[in-house]
Amino acid sequence: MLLKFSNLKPTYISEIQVRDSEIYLAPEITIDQGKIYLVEAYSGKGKSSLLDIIYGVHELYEGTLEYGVMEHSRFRESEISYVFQNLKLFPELTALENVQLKNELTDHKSLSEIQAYFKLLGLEGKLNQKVATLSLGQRQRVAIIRSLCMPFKLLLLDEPFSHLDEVNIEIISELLREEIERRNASIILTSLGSIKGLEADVTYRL
Ligand SMILES: Nc1ncnc2c1ncn2[C@@H]1O[C@H](COP(=O)(O)OP(=O)(O)OP(=O)(O)O)[C@@H](O)[C@H]1O
Repeated sequence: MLLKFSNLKPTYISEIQVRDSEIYLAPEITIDQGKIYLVEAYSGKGKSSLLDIIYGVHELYEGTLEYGVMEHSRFRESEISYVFQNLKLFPELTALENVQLKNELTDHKSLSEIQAYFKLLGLEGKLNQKVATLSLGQRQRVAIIRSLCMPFKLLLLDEPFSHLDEVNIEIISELLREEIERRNASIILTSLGSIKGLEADVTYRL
């Protein structure tokens, strides 16, 4: 078990708003290793809030969270990688520099491994281009590559495919599957609806 939560809900969302949720206020949800979890919900239902709570960036929630055998702050710092909905890339840096900033902290991937990710995701000509001049779908792919260039046991992806086509989604989905199998990790991914091209192990309506 990587993560378990019980009776979880952001304090600023009412019980009535989550009465049909399969996650919020559920007696127990367990996140196991080696699986892809898809969390579907309409806009404003609390997807980003859920990932933020799990990541530990805000305390405005009720219920309990248990992080496997590891204490929360250490787990978050060393074991959670997070692709935020707004990506949090540095626009004035190149795509490669954005990835390397994170990668250099952990010395996780070699330059040739990073180049291979760019090639696989159709970005081989974009390594040295400033992020400010990339399309949104290209930025999403850079942020996904960056998230893979650090060690993790849990990868949080907040609407990561909102500007990607089915072919790219299939390629990334296969890559994510390989990554979690190799790392014995898990993924929690949010979306406004079902995603063509992605194979999730478990799907929840938020
Ligand atoms: N810190 C906060 N304080 C008060 N209300 C908040 C806070 N953060 C989010 N909310 C509210 O909680 C609700 C859920 O927000 P959240 O960003 O989690 O939704 P979401 O499902 O990710 O939405 P979207 O799909 O549009 O990105 C919204 O009504 C939002 O205004």
